Amino acid sequence: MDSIATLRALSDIIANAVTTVERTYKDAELSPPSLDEPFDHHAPAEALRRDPVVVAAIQNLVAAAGQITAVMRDPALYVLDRAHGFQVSSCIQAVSQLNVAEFLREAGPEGMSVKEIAARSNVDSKLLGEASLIRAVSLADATEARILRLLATHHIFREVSTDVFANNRISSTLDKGKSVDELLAKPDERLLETTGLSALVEFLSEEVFKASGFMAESFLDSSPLTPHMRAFKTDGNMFQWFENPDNKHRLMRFGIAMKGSAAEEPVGTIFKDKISGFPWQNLTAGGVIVDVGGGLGATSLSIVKEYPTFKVVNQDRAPVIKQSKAHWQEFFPEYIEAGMVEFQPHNFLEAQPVKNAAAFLLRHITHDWSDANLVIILNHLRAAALPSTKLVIIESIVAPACAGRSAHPQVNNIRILGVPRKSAPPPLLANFGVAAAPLYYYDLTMNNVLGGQERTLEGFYDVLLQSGWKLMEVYHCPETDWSHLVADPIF
Ligand SMILES: C[S@@+](CC[C@H](N)C(=O)[O-])C[C@H]1O[C@@H](n2cnc3c(N)ncnc32)[C@H](O)[C@@H]1O
Repeated sequence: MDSIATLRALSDIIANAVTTVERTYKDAELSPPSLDEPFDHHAPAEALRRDPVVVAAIQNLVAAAGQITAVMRDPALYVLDRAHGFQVSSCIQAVSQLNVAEFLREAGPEGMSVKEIAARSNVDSKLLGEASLIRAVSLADATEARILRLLATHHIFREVSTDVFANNRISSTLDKGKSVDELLAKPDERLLETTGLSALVEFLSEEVFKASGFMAESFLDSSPLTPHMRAFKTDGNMFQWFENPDNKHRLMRFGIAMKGSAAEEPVGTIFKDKISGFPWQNLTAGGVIVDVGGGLGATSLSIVKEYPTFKVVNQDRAPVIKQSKAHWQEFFPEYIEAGMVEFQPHNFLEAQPVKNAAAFLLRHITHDWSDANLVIILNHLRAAALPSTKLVIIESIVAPACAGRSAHPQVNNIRILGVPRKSAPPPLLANFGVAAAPLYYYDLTMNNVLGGQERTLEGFYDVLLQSGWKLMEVYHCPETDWSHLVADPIF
């Protein structure tokens, strides 16, 4: 395709997507949510945005807008813009820690001056050390204005008038839902009982951001230290590092952040419908399902709620199981009393104690580990498996940016079920380009904090085969990038 034809095709994709959005909202007598208004999860206009027709139109729109920018922009400016992306991360970290979205929620659409936020938020000494208060306030609010202005320039916050900012639809998602007074009075508890999105944002823009600064260095030398080990000068992996008493706050933040990732895809969607995901109903009633590395047990909870005859064993590292058990004792004691859930401290790098599992479930576990370590984990599960045991992995599957069939000798024989994954129409990149970027970010996030990785279908097939499991089928779940990969033990 010549360059003007490419440009025209991309602009047509954008125009068609806008027409689809316009028509769908008009039919529903609604308008799409405004960027200038705070996000309202319960608004009918937001619900309509989750309609599959609108989702598909937005996916095309985002992919084409990203690609048209790449096509048209000065290439050096484009690459410098990308190289500067870390500034956006560090500003997001700062505004989350300073509770700016909450200040601005309380200020309403008129907004609040940065001078006022700085004066109320006690950031001065943190930003400026021993500087005097008067000087600190003036420098702090100057810094804060610059932070907010960079974000407003990226459509996160709105500069209402010079140095006065208000929340918009995007910045309001950083709102932890508590009053500013409460957040300032109990700073150590500010993330507790929140949706987890802020905790996730802070984890990404702090631990992951710092670790990522060491990615090239660790890739270029042959030492086995992960970027995270280099950044935080530690010998243990991130989970071991979290157990250091100095990292109590970080461990708590990570736990809440995992809840935030569940907000991206509620765990209950593993049962969203009984066709697009693994058919749990086909497992023998009364069977034991082991939630391997189950964390707080959110997935275990979904299972026992949906299938009360199954028994769930929630396994994780001892400190996590302690938290998980306390959490269930407080919020879901009825399941413990009914014997539907058991809490088992277990290191999955060692022999698996449950020998009669109907299924081993690994949700968001495999991407934490390199192939070498994952083979150890899966080998232990294989050694404990019965011929009827199913291995169910819930992860995203990385696709190449180009179109075409896999050259892997076995992968084309795997049964692909659930909601078919579309390839983008040309001239878009086959994987929808920047519209699909989060998965590729997570791939490197896993590498940088744990030495892990997201995997292609070929990658899953090979690592499973090396561990005594045969990948049989894949269910692509609706409304999410995640898939259920189902493997049988090889006997
Ligand atoms: C990304 S979280 C996923 C948690 C849960 N499966 C979910 O989907 O919400 C990874 C989990 O693996 C656990 N984990 C890490 N290393 C472990 C080990 N050696 N043995 C058992 N669990 C481990 C962590 O404590 C954490 O709960």
